[in-house]
Amino acid sequence: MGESADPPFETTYKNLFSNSPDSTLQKDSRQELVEESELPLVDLNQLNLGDLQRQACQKLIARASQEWGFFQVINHGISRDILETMRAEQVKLLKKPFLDKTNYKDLNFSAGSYRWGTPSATCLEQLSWSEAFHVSLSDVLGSGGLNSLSSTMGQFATMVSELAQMLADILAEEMGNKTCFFKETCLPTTCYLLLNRYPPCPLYPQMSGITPHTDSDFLTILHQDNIGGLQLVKDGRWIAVKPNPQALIINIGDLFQAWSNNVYKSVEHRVVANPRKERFSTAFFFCPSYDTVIRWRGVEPGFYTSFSFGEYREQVQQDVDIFGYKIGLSRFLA
Ligand SMILES: O=C(O)CCC(=O)C(=O)O
Ligand SMILES: [Fe+2]
Repeated sequence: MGESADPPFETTYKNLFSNSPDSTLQKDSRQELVEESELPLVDLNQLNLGDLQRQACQKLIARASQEWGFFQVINHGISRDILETMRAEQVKLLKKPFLDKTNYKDLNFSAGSYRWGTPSATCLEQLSWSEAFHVSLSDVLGSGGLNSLSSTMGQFATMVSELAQMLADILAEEMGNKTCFFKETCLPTTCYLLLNRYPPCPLYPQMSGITPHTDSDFLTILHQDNIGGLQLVKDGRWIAVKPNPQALIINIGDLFQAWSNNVYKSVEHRVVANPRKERFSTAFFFCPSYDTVIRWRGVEPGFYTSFSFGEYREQVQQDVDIFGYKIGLSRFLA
């Protein structure tokens, strides 16, 4: 028993479970049938085939980022080998007994990199039935590959950050803004990697694996397994993302929405816990240094005041501590 990998959700949050009338979670919109849909699919090989194909591909990326805030890419240049090695290392880490994870010190991860559940939750709707290592890539890349986990994370993150850089440049160019901004502000060492595990949740069929949120970065690159459970809001309704084992999922974060003055959308998404199967996903957050100022530079009035990434992170954390949830970009409306 003590050797279980799963965090003690039910004992730790027993007050939430006993205070919650059975009906609370049932009323949630997830009770409505959530339709499964495929994300817009972008074949990045098109970028190498000549001007016309390249332009069409760039337009597809920009349109999906405006209309969905999400798309998936194939022929993305991240080898199957590195994706599989990263996944194997992540599974090995997250399958360790719970207590080993809370005391994990093999790497020079900062304190608090292992997180599970939702410490601030005051009701079941705010509880995320998942655990993760949240790793600053400056810790990983600075350590010079202490062991196979950290060297794999370093390789994975270096490749994925190149992809993120390329996509960010394309999105900027499609707004008529060819820029070095992302090259100068988003370095591999300012980005983050999140290694997620979603244990099965057999007793509460409506439980969130991750509660609805937007990402606090420029863009996120997600590698998920084939279990499914990721959902996003499209035209005011939740839709479920159909897993595609060849593809990586890209989503726009809050910083890109502000930087583009609402052209690209940071869309709410969540993960629904699976009653029987555990799920793994790896998320790469493309972030600038904390002192980077996010500001709309166009001629039209901006929707948001300018703010630094550091200020944004602090505001998000403060709101989570006080209200139990993130308020996000609307905190910085002009
Ligand atoms: O696991 C997933 O599919 C999504 C994870 C996510 O949204 C996040 O880590 O921000
Ligand atoms: Fe997310």
